[in-house]
Amino acid sequence: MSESDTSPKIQTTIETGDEETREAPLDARDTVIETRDLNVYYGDEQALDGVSMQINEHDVTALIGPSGCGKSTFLRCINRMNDMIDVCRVEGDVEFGGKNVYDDDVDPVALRRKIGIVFQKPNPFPKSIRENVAYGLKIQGFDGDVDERVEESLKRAALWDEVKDQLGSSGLDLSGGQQQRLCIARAIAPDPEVILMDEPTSALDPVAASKIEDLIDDLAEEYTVIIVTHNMQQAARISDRTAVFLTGGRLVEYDDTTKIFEDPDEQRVEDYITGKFG
Ligand SMILES: Nc1ncnc2c1ncn2[C@@H]1O[C@H](COP(=O)(O)OP(=O)(O)OP(=O)(O)O)[C@@H](O)[C@H]1O
Repeated sequence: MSESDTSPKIQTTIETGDEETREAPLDARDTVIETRDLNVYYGDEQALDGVSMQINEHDVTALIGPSGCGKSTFLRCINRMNDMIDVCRVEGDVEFGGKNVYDDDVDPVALRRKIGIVFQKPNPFPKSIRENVAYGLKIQGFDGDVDERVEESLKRAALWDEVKDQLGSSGLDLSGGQQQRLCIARAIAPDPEVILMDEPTSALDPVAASKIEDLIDDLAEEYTVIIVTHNMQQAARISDRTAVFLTGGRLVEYDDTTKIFEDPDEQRVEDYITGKFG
């Protein structure tokens, strides 16, 4: 959760018998993404079923749920990565800044600069560190100082100090954790508003994973972060809000992370979180 969070809060005293006090966020943050009755099909198979959800600016939002419940599908709808899957059909609205990203006049490539994505397995291009970060800038015809933007992006991705003397070396020569931070720098370079992350730490060792978690916390000061994770502790540690998807592609509960992990409304969610299934 962002330490620089200055959004208004309501101090809510919850009568728990032991005079516990907790903070409940006021829903005063702007909604940056809103889905309405989102249904997604792969051929005849339905992967998302009527998902309506609002995602707040500068929140870290975690998407959790058992394998195959549609988390990645949901993530990929947000920046239209599903367009690349022939059999995939999307119905319903995905609004980004109030505009449906599926409108005919939306350019998916431009959309993906505003909504970047980082995948499970680090996937740098077989190019230099510098070129990996500068890649998206070239495509967008960026006319500013590329070296300055590369440095800034690597700094934001907490990689600069480790690579500043080897910007010409191949991105593939970096360690797994460094490669993932390079991919984050690449996503940051075109100055996005939202960063999608699909299990970004699951292929990394615990130390590298922990660095990425710290980084996500910092990134939320500048960006809105939506992360799919199978790691419940990770969701609890790093997210402000958590969405729980269960089988059938349904969003079952979506709330402040503390509420989801400490006092979910749905028994099914409690069972999932406590490891009774999934
Ligand atoms: N490219 C595809 N073609 C056909 N079916 C797909 C495709 N991608 C996903 N599906 C199906 O859609 C459903 C949801 O998959 P999705 O990957 O979104 O779930 P998930 O919750 O992210 O799973 P996991 O946690 O295992 O990554 C599954 O039944 C899956 O088999």
